[in-house]
Amino acid sequence: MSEPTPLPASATKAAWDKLDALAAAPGGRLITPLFAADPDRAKKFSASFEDMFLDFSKTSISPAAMTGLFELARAAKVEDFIARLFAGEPVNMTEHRSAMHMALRSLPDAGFRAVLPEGGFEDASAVAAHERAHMEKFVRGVHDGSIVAADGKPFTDVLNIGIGGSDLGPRMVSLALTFVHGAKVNAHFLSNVDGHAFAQLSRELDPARTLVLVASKTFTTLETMTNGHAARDWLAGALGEDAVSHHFAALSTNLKETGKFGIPEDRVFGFRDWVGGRYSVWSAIGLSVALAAGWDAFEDFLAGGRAMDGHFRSTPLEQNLPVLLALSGIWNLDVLHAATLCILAYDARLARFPAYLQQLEMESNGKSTRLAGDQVTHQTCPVVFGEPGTDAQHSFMQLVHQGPALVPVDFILAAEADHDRPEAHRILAANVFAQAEALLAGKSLEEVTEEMKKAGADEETIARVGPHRVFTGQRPSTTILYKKLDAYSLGRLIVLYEHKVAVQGAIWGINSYDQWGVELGKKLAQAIIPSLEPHADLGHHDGSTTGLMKTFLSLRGEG
Ligand SMILES: O=P(O)(O)OC[C@H]1O[C@](O)(CO)[C@@H](O)[C@@H]1O
Repeated sequence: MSEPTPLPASATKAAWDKLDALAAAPGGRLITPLFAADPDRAKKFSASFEDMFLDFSKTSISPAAMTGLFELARAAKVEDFIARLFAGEPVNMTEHRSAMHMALRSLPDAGFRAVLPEGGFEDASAVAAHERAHMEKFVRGVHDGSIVAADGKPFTDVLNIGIGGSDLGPRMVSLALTFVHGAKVNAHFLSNVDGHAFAQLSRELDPARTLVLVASKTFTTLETMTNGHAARDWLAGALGEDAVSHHFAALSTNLKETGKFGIPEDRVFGFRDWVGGRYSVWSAIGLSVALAAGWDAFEDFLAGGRAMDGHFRSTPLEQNLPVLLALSGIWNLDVLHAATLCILAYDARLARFPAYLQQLEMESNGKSTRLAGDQVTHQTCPVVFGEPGTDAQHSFMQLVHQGPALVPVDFILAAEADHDRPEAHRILAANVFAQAEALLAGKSLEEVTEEMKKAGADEETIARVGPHRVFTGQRPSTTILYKKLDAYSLGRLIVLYEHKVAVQGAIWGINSYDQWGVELGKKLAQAIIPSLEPHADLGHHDGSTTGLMKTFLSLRGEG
């Protein structure tokens, strides 16, 4: 199959130049004058899909800049990219793979197709539906007591062992959905190779009641294999070797390795290489979610993702939520040079959402080489960080309000809570609106002076302290609101960001679906491991690394 020639950087140059000129013009970075100039700005710079509402009016994107951003998207051929993505073209060009995670949440007869390694296509929707049926049978079996532990009694706990995409998605979604839908079994997650993590879990869990899922697309990841074997020893040590086949299942694309680990084939839940790790929560990797929150919740989660896929695929750029989120991000990052993105979900159930987005955004778009082989002309991904609101307000929001760096924020809030204290939810919501308003409007020295005078401060105090109390404002934020958090709306929210990342990658001309940047460190770690045995040959490294290894060994009394 012929792959289209990647666009040269020159294709978007005029559009970028226009945006730069708009931002450099007097007032081009200010937000409040845009509201003063147009009472309908909030309406014009917002969009919705079902009950999900995206407000990006609190950015310095003027009407001319918005036009310029759509010109940029069209110059980068975003619409063609969307069509190629959904057609299963090998948009992951460095690995010659489709990025067909949409098939995982499609209806069985949707007909999404994906490139096969040996050439041609397979019906990805049908493949996904087949594996889903396997998962459903297992999940329902665990819940109805037909699939039980080695002692014939039900499982009460599931331990997912995986890292990166094989951990972050299931962990984040399970936390959110077990709150909303209740926990059918208790989900636990082990990702870090740090032995303390396993030590703690093995203290908390009863092996006799625990189902262990070894989740790894490749089934070769060092951390997961190390932890998988530790869990196997722990369980076999407590219950005997025969218990292993009852208590283990694998979530993987690598049948050969799962077999070697001793997991019977009917306990292997598969997916294909057209599912990237960070896009895999919709696949067998989501088994812990389905076990914890229930099969029906998992189906609703897929339905939410599917709905956002449909919106993204068929809505003009001007009303397309992922596109609008992508373009406002591009304005902040590439035109205003705001190098970070702060994710503030005002929802304790979404505590792991920033960590999830860190992988989604930074592993997808933290790249410097364009598909055309040249180097990017712009920054390609913000540094993503975040915490739940209101906790964040009492830690890093000081910097966001008054630091010299511009830190764009995404606020996320459900209108309805899932608890019976409406007053607490109103307080939470008030904080979202107040934070965004404070970032926008700020407080001038005149206002501070007036306020301090009213409070009885003398001239000297006002002169000394006043400037410290000034907020410049003009700090951008976007706000995402929806009726309530449930499996469906969480599915939609995740896919909003998935496709935002896709659009940004297309504009930057990079491949959002590979992750070569994680390989070098993995290889070096493998090479260093034998050198950290007592009195081993340290090998050849730079002076600092050799010195650190020596000190490590000597502190352990082994060097
Ligand atoms: O599922 P696997 O193959 O164990 O990989 C885990 C994670 O490791 C990475 O390859 C990066 O280290 C991620 O892309 C992936 O999500």
